[in-house]
Amino acid sequence: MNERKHMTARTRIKICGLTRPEDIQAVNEAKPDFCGFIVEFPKSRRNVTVDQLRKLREKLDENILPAGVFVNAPVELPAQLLNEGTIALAQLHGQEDEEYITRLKGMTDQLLIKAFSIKTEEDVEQALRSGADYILLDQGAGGTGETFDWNLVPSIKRPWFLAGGLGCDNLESAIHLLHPWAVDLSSSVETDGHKDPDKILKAVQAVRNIEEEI
Ligand SMILES: O=C(O)c1ccccc1NCC(=O)[C@H](O)[C@H](O)COP(=O)(O)O
Repeated sequence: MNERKHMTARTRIKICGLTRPEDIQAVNEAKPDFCGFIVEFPKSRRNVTVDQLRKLREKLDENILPAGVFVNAPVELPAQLLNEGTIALAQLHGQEDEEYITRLKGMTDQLLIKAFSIKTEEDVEQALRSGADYILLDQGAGGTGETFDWNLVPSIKRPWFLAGGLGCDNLESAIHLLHPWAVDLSSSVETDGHKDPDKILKAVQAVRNIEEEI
């Protein structure tokens, strides 16, 4: 009998924009693969200072990898937080260029994610050329809760994060259509501007229940 073997992969999930001890408790219960903190960027309502980040991180489950999200920060800031172990990954969400990435890579062995705002095919091509370990395709400046035009996404052969307006209502179609290595959520798991433990749990469980054929 000619039996077709199906291989499946598990899509990773990151919950971004944590600010409070109760948010840490919520992710410790839901167990996403990654969580994210917006670091020293006061323009964001999700901003945390370095001191707040260090305190929050102390209570984080060791199986959840913390990412610091930076917007055009002095390169020394992500380097220090990576090297002291406060964060496991730095997510660069501003206009950091290849020179910045090369400099940061020279200062740390830890992993880098470069976020790109996707409006055109050229934006995707630029992302694919990035020297970062992971690329993250997003709608706009970050944390907007809006999707971008998924028709712009080609088949991507490197590990990448899909972000922008993802939630329980579109996670399954996004994963089956685009096959991201990881999905990244913030706005859809909030209520009244704060992270909502039930919504976080539902989103993580939704992703865990989606079997991705490879
Ligand atoms: O969340 C912010 O306020 C923010 C500010 C500046 C840079 C990045 C920011 N957020 C990043 C993320 O939350 C995620 O990587 C992603 O954009 C998901 O956002 P959402 O569309 O809200 O799910």
